[in-house]
Amino acid sequence: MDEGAVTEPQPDNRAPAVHLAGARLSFGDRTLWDGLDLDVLPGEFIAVLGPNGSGKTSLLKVLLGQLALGSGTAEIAGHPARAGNSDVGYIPQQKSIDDGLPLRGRDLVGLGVDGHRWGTGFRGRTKRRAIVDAAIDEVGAQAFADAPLGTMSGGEQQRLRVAQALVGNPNVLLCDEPLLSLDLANQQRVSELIDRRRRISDTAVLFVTHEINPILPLVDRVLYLVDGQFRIGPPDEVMTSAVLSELYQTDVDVLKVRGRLVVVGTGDAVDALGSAGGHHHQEDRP
Ligand SMILES: Nc1ncnc2c1ncn2[C@@H]1O[C@H](COP(=O)(O)OP(=O)(O)OP(=O)(O)O)[C@@H](O)[C@H]1O
Repeated sequence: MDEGAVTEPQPDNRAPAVHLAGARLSFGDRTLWDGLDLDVLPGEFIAVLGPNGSGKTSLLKVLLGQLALGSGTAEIAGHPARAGNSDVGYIPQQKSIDDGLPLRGRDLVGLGVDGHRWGTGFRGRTKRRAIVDAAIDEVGAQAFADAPLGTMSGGEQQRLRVAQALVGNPNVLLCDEPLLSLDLANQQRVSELIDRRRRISDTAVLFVTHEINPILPLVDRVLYLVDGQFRIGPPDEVMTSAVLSELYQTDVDVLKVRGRLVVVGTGDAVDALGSAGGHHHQEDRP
């Protein structure tokens, strides 16, 4: 038997789902981040953390082709990031949907289907409807999918947004604080949906959040952005007192309490941290 073949770990030769090289984003003379190198593998789950204004949403917008880099490269599945890319699913930051809007849940999910792929004839429409139904089933939204979005609870709307983002079977899923304003049961439900999909379909996930604890068991690596500085690595390597103190340029303690990470700063640092490191419990938030 060839022992080498058994004991040697196999290198992962798959092309990255997301490739950022030497990436810089600036607004005027303010640089949000520079020299950002990040390859996200298919199926990898990346948590993007950092205080308000550190450029987390802007990073997603670069990958969505809505913002151009000042320098460097941003690619999705080997191609330059561009708007309208069906390789990318997006769960935007939750805004409550206007009560008067007549759009039904099913219509929102349908917006995520790439119409060109199925055509507009009867067979195309039937196929499209089956795909939308399957996506609605996956998030357990059958009971309310035909109601107008404006009449739904925040958790129900959010499940349909997840369905919309996943219905096109994207290679990359970009999530902007998808658990915000959800109760614990719905936080868990939405996290599980995203996790299941990336395991089944090898979807790469970039998950912007101020609260790492609800997703900590799912996270492969953290990208932590603070005031132009950043660190990338497994949670155990990034979420440490030494690394966060260096990033925030002040004393920060990271404690592990019953499996949760508690980040404690001093003075202004506490305000600057917000709940970035998870020192507020999600259930305490208004
Ligand atoms: N199009 C733009 N033009 C100029 N400045 C912008 C633009 N978009 C974002 N900014 C600025 O860039 C900074 C980063 O914004 P971004 O929304 O990426 O931060 P964030 O880390 O997602 O913050 P939050 O946690 O508050 O959502 C902010 O100071 C914002 O005002």
